[in-house]
Formats: sequence, C-alpha cells, structure tokens
Amino acid sequence: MSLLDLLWPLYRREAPRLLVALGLGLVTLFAGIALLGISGWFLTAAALTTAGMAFNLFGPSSLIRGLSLLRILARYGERIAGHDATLALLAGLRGDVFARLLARIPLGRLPDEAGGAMAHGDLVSRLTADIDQLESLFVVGVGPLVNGLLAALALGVALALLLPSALLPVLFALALAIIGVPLLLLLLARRPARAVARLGALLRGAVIEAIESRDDLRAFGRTALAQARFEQAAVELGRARRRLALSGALAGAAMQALTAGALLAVLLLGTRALSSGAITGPLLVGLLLGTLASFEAVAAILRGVARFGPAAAAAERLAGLLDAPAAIVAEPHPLSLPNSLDIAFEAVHFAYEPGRPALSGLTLKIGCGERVALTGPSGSGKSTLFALILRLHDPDSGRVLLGGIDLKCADPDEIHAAVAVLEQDAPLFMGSVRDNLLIGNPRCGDAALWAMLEAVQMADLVAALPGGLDAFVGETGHTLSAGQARRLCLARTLLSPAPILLLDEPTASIDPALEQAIFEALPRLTAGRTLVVATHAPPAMLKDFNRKLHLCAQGALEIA
Ligand SMILES: Nc1ncnc2c1ncn2[C@@H]1O[C@H](COP(=O)(O)OP(=O)(O)OP(=O)(O)O)[C@@H](O)[C@H]1O
Repeated sequence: MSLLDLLWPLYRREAPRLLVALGLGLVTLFAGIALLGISGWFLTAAALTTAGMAFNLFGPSSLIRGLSLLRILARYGERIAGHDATLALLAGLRGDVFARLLARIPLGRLPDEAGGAMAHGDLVSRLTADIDQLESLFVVGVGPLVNGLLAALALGVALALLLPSALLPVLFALALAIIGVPLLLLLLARRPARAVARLGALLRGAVIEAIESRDDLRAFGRTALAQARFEQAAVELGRARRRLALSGALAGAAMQALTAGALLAVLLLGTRALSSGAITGPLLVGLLLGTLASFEAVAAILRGVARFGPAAAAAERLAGLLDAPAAIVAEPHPLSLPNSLDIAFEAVHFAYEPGRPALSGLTLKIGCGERVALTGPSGSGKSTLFALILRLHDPDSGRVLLGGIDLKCADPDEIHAAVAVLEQDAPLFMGSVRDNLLIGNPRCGDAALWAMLEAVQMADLVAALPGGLDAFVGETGHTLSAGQARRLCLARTLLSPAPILLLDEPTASIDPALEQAIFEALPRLTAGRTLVVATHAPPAMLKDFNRKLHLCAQGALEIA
C-alpha cells in the first residue's frame, strides 16, 4: 500500500473543509493583490490630481477598506478551516498507520537507509515526527500552489490587457519562478531532507535508548559513551539541517532576483507606454504593485516546496513501514474453533532467521484441561512454542492445531480469545493496579480482583498502596519491584477467562517461598482449563502437573 492509498480516503473525508480553506485562501490572495494594486493606483491618482479638480475619493477609499476587511476575515477563516481539516487528517492518518503497524509487528527488515531491523526510536519517529511533516502537504503545499498559479494567471491576463509589451518577459520570469526554481530546490533539498529525517530518528532513538538503559550505563561508567553518541547524532543533524536551509536560501535568493527582474521589466516597458500615452501613471503604479503581490503569492509555492522535501522523505519512510509484509495474514473465511481445544504440533519447523532453527520437527499433543510443565535449556524454544500457539508467527513447515483446526485457517480473534499468555517480558501499562488487572478480563469486579491478588500474594501490598486498586503503577510499572510487577502480570493473565493459559516463567524474579506458594495455587486457579507453564523451577515444585515436557533442539521429549 502506498502512502497515497492511505491519504486519499482521508483527504476525501476532509474534502469539504479543505475546499473551504482553499477558497478562502484564494479570496485572501486576490483581496491582497487588489488591495495593493488599487492602493497604488489610488495614491498616485490622488497625488497627481490637483485639489481643485473633481476626484472621487469616496469610492476607492471605501473599496480599500472593504478589501482590507475581506482579507482579514478570509485569512482568519482559511486558517481555521485549513488547520482544522489538517489536524483531523493527521489524527486519522496516525490512527491508520498505528493500526497497520500493530498488524506488522514483529517487523522484519525494512527498506530503510540503515538497512537493518528498525529500532524502537525509529518507529516512534515514524509515527510522530514523520506524520507531522505531512501536514505541509496541504497547508503549505497544495494551497499555495493553487494560489500561486492563479495569481500568475491573473497577472498574465492583466498585463495582456493593459501592458502587452511586458507580458513576455514577465511570463518568462513567472515560468522560472513556478517551475525552474522549485525544481532546483527539490533537487538540492532531496538528499539533505532525507538525511534530516534519518538523523532526527537516530537522535530520538539515542535518547530513548539512553533513558531505557540509564542504570546500566551509570553502573558500567558508560554515560560518556551515550553522551558522545547523542552529540555525534546532534552534530550530524545540525549539518544536514544547515545544508537543507542553504538550499532553501539559494532558491529564495533566485526568487527575489526573478521578482526584481519582472518589476524592472514592468517599470521600463510601462514607462515607455506611459510616455506614449498607452497607459496612465496611476495604472502603471497599480501594475507594479500588482506584479509585486503576484510574485509574493508565487514565492509561497517555494516555501511549500522547501517543506515538500522533508515531507517527501517522511512519506518515503512511512511508505516503507506500510509496505512491510504483515506478520500474519488472516484467512478471509476462517473456520470456527470447537469447544474442546486440545493443542497439537505436527512436525513443526520454525526459524526466526534462515539457517538458525528455533524448533525443528516438533511433534506434541496437549490434551484439553491438561496441566503441563515445559522445561528445557535456555534457547530450546519454549517461548517460541507459545508464540506459535498464539499464531504470532506461522511455522515454516508442519502445522499447529487448536481443537483439530490448523491455526492458519482459524480466526485470529478467536485464537486470542481462547489463549491467554503471560510473556517473559510482559509489561505493566501506565495506569492503576485495577487498569492493569482488567486488561485480563474487563468484566471482573473488585472482589474477583482482590481474590486473585490474594492468590498471587499481592493483596497486602496493594492494600497498603495509597488508593489500593486505584494506585498508579507508572510506566512499565516502575513503582513496583520486578517480582511484584511479575506477580501483577501473572494475576492479569490468570483473570482471563481463556480456556488455555500459557505462562512463560511465571515465577521469574520471585523468591523460592513465594514461588512454591504460587505453584501450589496454580491447580486451583486454573481448574478445568489447559495450563502450560514454561519454567526453570526445580522439579520438586512441579509435582502438581499432569505431565512434564522437556524441550531440546530436536523436539519434545516426554519425561515420566
Ligand atoms: N525475535 C527473535 N529473533 C531471532 N531469534 C530469536 C528470536 N527470539 C528467539 N530467537 C532464537 O530462537 C531460539 C529459541 O528461543 P526461545 O526464546 O524460544 O527459547 P526459550 O527456550 O524460551 O529460552 P529461555 O528459557 O531462555 O527463555 C533461540 O536460539 C533464540 O536465539
């Protein structure tokens, strides 16, 4: 999908407001040109007219007042309509891109300049700064372009009627101003604009990385390294911005020179026409000021084009993101899952990267309602097995089935309703204890939440927090210890009504006494449901499980 495919429906939705903004922009522009032209003509005519001669002051002066008022009102309306529509457009675009991004996670390699998998900061950049850049596509792009073209047309018509001798040189200057200089600017700005977008993302990435790893950086005495990386990116960004500004300045100077050239042509050829009596003095002054105002409108195209470079670079980066293949493609006519959901792996091969299999030829079956402990050395594929049951990835070969249905044929929403997971690095979200628990089951009342907190030995702690269930646990749960955050995430998963529960290292960071208590509580908390726990806990703690599966590189070996 190209960015235009994404933008087009949004533009269509906002078309009425965008058209109003465009119309009001035109009124503003022509009121401005007429104001300048008529003022010049009026002042000159008034100066040339002797006091005793009849001169209608009232008509032109009220016209000037009227035009000034019209210009102010039209500009005000244009700003409101244009920005309103643009903000709605950006909000819609951000929502659409975010939804598409979620469908593509985990992202593979993208065709970005760095050539590697995308960093966290880069993704944030694409969703925020890059989308903001697209604002210029309408507000400083389309609007000024239409205005500039119409202003040039109006000037051409006025010259053709009133001063035909100046038409050709002014048209030449206009052609250069509308086509030549913007093209030159596009060419000059292309590379620095891309560099600015890329380095801006790098800088944001450096900040995010440094903040996330601040404690380790401090502990290892490597803060200077993070500082140096940030400064290096900032210096390079500064250089790219300077190159971008320089190309804009060069194009601006060229535009000024063209304006001066056109004014000179109108002045010289107009003076000649004045002496031959073809036009009057006030008309010449009016034409000169009209030329000035028209070139000002044309120069606005350049400002739009100057912003177009960064907007095009941002659009390229967004398109790169949107064109990434979806991690999972849903079946258009999925099969419904049955009530009895046994899990089966049939000769499953899966590798995150070619040549490095995470699961090779895995075959296993877990019956409905079974409690299974999954053990195995680090890297043997326990988390990968969970990811395949959730259909976060598809196997390279073989099949994963739920209730006899190949997951590739099932509805992803049904799979996710049937399977709840506690991931190894499950996050706590910004919000209260209650908000975090209700993610597992929004229908739970306070009594059920407290009962589950009791089961994971967190009730006393939460009761002691200011606000209890309403206590704020902060971004990534930083107000809790690692073990406490882990138990809150475990409670969240156990609250889910899903008939299959997958717990990946549920007792990581938890002391042995609590670990023992949690393993003892699991059969009661998960009664009647399928439970698979990936764990490195000692065998003595796993006595309540129906089966233990030991995973090794070649597949699953069952231990009695
Ligand atoms: N996102 C990923 N990209 C590339 N390789 C990965 C990714 N996640 C896991 N792997 C690789 O797949 C293999 C299986 O990893 P997995 O996390 O499933 O093992 P695990 O048994 O859960 O390990 P642990 O007990 O340490 O959690 C490992 O060799 C690992 O390096």
